[in-house]
Amino acid sequence: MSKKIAVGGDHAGFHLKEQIVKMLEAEGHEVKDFGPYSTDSADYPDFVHPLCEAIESGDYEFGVLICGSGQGVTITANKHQKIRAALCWDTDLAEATRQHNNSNVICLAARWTAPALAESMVKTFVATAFEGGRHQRRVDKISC
Ligand SMILES: O=C(CO)[C@H](O)[C@H](O)[C@H](O)COP(=O)(O)O
Repeated sequence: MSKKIAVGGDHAGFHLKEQIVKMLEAEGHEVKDFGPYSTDSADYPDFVHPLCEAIESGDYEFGVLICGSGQGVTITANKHQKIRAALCWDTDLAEATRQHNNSNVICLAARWTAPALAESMVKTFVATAFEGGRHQRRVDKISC
């Protein structure tokens, strides 16, 4: 099923982001690229905050954030009350964070992740449903 997906990051994630955008579009999803649009040095918060605000407002269901280590984008995204961003390095983790945490943003480390694995993680993330039940109770307790 087609989803509305926001993609962004920083210069270190640029090439992988380009690949992920193409893959998601080929899969039939509606994708917005929040940038950056080149490998020129950039500051990830400048792209992460607008992307997260667009998800919080309901314009996009999921986000994909990519920087060098994935750490900066994850830390920044999780400052937003309605964002549950998960740094993933394995397809099973991408599945589990959807099932258990109802994560709405997947974060990737471009400098430590093979492109094929990144594609597999993102495909799994957007295709996996939240399980609810006991996990909903825990997700409800995250906000402080
Ligand atoms: O935010 C990060 C680290 O937490 C990302 O990995 C950045 O992409 C990285 O810090 C960028 O580093 P650079 O030396 O400026 O390319």
